[in-house]
Amino acid sequence: MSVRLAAHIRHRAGDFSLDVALQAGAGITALLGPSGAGKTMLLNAIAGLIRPHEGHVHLNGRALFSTAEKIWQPPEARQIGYVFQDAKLFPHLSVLQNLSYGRARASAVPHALPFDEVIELLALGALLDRRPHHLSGGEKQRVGIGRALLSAPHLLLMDEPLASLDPKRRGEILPFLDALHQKLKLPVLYVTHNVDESLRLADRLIVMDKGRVAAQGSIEAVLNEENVQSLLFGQVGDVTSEPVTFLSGRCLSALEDVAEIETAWGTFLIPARHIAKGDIRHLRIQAREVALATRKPEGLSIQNALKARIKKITSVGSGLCDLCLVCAADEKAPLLRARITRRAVYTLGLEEGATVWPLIKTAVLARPGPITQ
Ligand SMILES: Nc1ncnc2c1ncn2[C@@H]1O[C@H](COP(=O)(O)OP(=O)(O)OP(=O)(O)O)[C@@H](O)[C@H]1O
Repeated sequence: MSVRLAAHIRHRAGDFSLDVALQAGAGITALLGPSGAGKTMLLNAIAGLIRPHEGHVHLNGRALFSTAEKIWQPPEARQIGYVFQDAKLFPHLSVLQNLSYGRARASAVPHALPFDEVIELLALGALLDRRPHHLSGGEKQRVGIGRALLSAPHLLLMDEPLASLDPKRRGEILPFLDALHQKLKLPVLYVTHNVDESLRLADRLIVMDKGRVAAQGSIEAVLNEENVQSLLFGQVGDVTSEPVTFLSGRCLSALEDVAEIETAWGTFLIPARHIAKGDIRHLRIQAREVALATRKPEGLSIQNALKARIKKITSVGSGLCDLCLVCAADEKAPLLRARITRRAVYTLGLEEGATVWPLIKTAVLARPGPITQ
């Protein structure tokens, strides 16, 4: 990763303290974390909307803020685009005027995206004469994103841009974000509560908790960490929260409606359209969706059969057990989690160290949507 944004923010507000160091290159870095973790405060500090007590923000090598160097650039001098949860458009201005507002300030900047390109990218052409109160939530968000892009930013901050939208509208706007992802060579910090959204859009993840970074790195590395799963999905080892395995892989071949994805656990067949050879997919496998066989199965509709060794069996109550499985072909692959009944463990004579064949139905690997690189 070639670093574009390097920041260290130390800030206190009331009882809350933020102390976060991060780096980001071009592409989308998703910021995940429980409510109150400090995600918005971090974006506000990078944008210059709050003045941190200590730290620095360097963008493309330029200091925007540094307590050591006594530098403070105001928000309007930072060349940072900010997309808020609600688009915050000027209600008395048309879409065109709202878009032009961001552009006016940046018109002299050589790397500014051409107006027509932004209009096309976000399909805003038919909306230009309308006022914001005649736009749907998704359309408003597209205008908000367009306005941020037209300000010729070197960094795009997006604070839960889809959170105020219902699932249908969210589905409508995601392809636009996909297109942005492919087209722009900008670093984007993207705050979301939605893990599937980050699987679809992000290249890297930063998980925050109580004002600190709990984990950062690739999607597969971060989301398989137990402390991250506890933070995002609830306590691991408890019947009420179910472990998940995340596997990232590249598409080896795409037939009409199934694709082969090569992961550390081997090749998976997944149902997929709109996927091309070379695309990256992140598979999310819920523990209860994994069945186990003690012998290599034959004559099954399930096509994703793998070979594994049982590392650990934990009883989680309500007659259920969680099993941690090591990939037989690659010990460094993420652990695969399976949840089966205690009765099945007993009947099959499963114990730690034993070999099993996990079975995962192709149909459950349908989500989430495609991302392309
Ligand atoms: N001006 C302030 N004075 C005191 N506390 C503040 C102030 N601003 C934010 N906080 C506190 O700082 C913490 C972090 O807030 P922040 O909005 O950054 O969290 P978040 O991770 O974005 O949460 P959410 O996901 O709910 O939007 C919260 O506990 C919040 O109450």
